[in-house]
Amino acid sequence: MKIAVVGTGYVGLVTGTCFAETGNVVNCVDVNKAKIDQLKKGKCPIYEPGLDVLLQRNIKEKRILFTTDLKAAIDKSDIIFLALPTPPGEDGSADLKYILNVAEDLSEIIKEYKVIVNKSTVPVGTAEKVAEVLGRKLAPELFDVVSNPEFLREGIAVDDFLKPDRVVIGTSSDRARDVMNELYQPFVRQGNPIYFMDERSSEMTKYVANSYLAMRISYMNEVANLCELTGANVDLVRIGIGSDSRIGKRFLFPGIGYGGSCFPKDVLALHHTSKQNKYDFKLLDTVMKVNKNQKKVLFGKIKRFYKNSLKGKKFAMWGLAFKPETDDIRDAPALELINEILNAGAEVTVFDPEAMANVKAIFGNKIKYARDQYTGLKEADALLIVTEWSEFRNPDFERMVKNLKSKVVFDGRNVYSLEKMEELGFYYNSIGRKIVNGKN
Ligand SMILES: NC(=O)C1=CN([C@@H]2O[C@H](COP(=O)(O)OP(=O)(O)OC[C@H]3O[C@@H](n4cnc5c(N)ncnc54)[C@H](O)[C@@H]3O)[C@@H](O)[C@H]2O)C=CC1
Ligand SMILES: O=C(O)[C@H]1O[C@H](OP(=O)(O)OP(=O)(O)OC[C@H]2O[C@@H](n3ccc(=O)[nH]c3=O)[C@H](O)[C@@H]2O)[C@H](O)[C@@H](O)[C@@H]1O
Repeated sequence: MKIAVVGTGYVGLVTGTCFAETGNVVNCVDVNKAKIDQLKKGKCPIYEPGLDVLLQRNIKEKRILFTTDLKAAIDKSDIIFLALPTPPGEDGSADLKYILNVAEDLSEIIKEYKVIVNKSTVPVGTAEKVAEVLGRKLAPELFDVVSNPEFLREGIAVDDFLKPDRVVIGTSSDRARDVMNELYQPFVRQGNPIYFMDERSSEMTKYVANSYLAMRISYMNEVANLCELTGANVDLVRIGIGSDSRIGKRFLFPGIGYGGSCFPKDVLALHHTSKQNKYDFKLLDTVMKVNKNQKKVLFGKIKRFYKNSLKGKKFAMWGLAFKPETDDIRDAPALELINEILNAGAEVTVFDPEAMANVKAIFGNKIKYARDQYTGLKEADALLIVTEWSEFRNPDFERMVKNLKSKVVFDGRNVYSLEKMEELGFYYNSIGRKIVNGKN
């Protein structure tokens, strides 16, 4: 099939590459010329495991092409995917300007029937808005607008896309339904379902999924805080409840608040939709408050340990990305923590396997950047663990002990066992568990 993907960010690039991988010819368009130039040379502008290999293979096979020329891409395609940003506006609602502007451009370009598929996360009613914009210039038989929300996770995006738990498609057109059904067949061969529904329900499904997961994490963060006060161990509680098949094991890990480009903005946008409909969605309100609070938990622990006197202290920070296996730092808890440390007059040397360049673009020389995970430890009063990259899980403990000025670790992701930290003689303060070699 012939596909155009408008927007080559995390979602657009993965979508385009995976559709090319299943034999389609994909023309990817972006307004960012530097990104397109890079992609044309086969260079992947983001760190996403497995993506570069697929990208290069499909470039070689000429199944994926890149351009800044929207018209050229549309003319060569029957299905047009929109993978454009939907950032929060000032009032918290998803800003639809990118989507609606492109819809307007499309209304000038389209000359024969196209299926326009919205992959961005958009509020209920957006498919109708897009159709309304297109319909100002185009006859109704020239297009169908479909909602096809994306559920991939960064860091495991290729796998999530190629083997989705489910595909959700919102359309009221039989013609578009048939096209989408054919397109997705290679991705549902293991019996994972395609759910067809109306556009509004499909758009709602995406927000409800993300907000539910954010709520689950927030619930566990609250549980963790209570465990600390009561002497229970949240990791054991997590295992204890996760084996109940009604609850399930995944997305129960407490930490220092959810981040990333989606959970924060999507909870906010669904909350805004509720407000618009004069519905007081109390749970969402609480989820946002809990997350804001949780992002401060690690710094609170640090402040208490140093009795509010942080001036001149030096910290080493492991992990900057909002989660492992990505270079994405959008709404990452690390950013807030760095700001708090600097505001308190302390210094920080950071290390992350992939996200250093993105952090440098924000903080410049206000902080130090370590060559590897151990060099920053030399002068550090404490080590802070912020992202649970695999390489932090089983480090060279001997080197860690030798390098760290003080044997103090604050762990926002519970990567070490309490026994190990006890054995090594560390003061170890993690989330929802007792403090090792110190008092709760
Ligand atoms: N990042 C993720 O893991 C997921 C994101 N989503 C949703 O997908 C949408 C896109 O998200 P990301 O890919 O993360 O965004 P992104 O910011 O990484 O990528 C968006 C791309 O669109 C391009 N762009 C902006 N205006 C354009 C225009 N007029 N024509 C062509 N290209 C244009 C930008 O230059 C950028 O490359 C959002 O609605 C997001 O909520 C959904 C599932 C997962
Ligand atoms: O709409 C989106 O953009 C995507 O948002 C999330 O994916 P993503 O943000 O890439 O990453 P997650 O793995 O969901 O993690 C989000 C945040 O929650 C935190 N988290 C996750 C799981 C957990 O148990 N505990 C926890 O604190 C992570 O550290 C991270 O900060 C969803 O999981 C995807 O299904 C969705 O497509």
